[in-house]
Amino acid sequence: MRKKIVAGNWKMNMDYTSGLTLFSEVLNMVADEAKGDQEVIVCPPYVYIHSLAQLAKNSSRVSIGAQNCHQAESGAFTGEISANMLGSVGAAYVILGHSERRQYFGETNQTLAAKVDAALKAGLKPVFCIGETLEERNQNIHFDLIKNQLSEGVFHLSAEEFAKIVIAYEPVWAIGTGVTATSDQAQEIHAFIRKEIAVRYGVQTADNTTILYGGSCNPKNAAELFAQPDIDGGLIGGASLKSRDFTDIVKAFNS
Ligand SMILES: O=C[C@H](O)COP(=O)(O)O
Repeated sequence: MRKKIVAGNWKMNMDYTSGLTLFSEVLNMVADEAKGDQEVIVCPPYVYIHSLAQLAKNSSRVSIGAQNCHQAESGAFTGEISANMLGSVGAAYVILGHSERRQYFGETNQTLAAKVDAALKAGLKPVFCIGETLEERNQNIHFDLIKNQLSEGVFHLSAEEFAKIVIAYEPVWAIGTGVTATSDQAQEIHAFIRKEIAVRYGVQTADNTTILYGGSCNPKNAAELFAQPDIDGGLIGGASLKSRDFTDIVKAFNS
């Protein structure tokens, strides 16, 4: 039985004080709302990870993730943060391959494969993001593109390693735009991703892989998206910055 996850990606938002307030509210609300095997992950900017992880120490439901890491273990990489460092301050997950990293920081599938390896070696679980632009969808090359992102980014992993990762499908055209993929569009791609995982690792691994949807997910559309058979939760941007909206999305599993 695969895990249901709602992950909040704060991106480069919130100052320290408002971040602590938001996170404390989320912790309290999630304690009341999350059910069964659901997990909630909050991914703040690096500099808040330690404090938030301390606050979440006794929560069985809420984990902390980072939004990126460097692929090297340590060394002369001024301004960078390694996966080991993230683990040492309490992160359990790390988002890798977000479209903003691919677009603004030139991250390629090859770099990302190295980051995935580094994260796993440090004991972090990668949330590996894939997804197409509108142009790629209009050209009808989105299935090939997604297949390629998977095969170059994560399909080099052993089955044992792959079992530790979470996939997030985020159509770039839906991120921060207010335009959500319809539940049918999202389900179609999620089913495709699961099929590709089955081809590479077998049906059982595919069935056990959590695949999240991201892109303008909000309290109004979450229940319909999460009701799809291959959508196991969400990677939430804008709506993760308001405690009520975020926990309403967590509740969407139960409605
Ligand atoms: O990581 C989160 C995604 O980029 C979705 O962002 P959004 O919910 O603001 O569209």
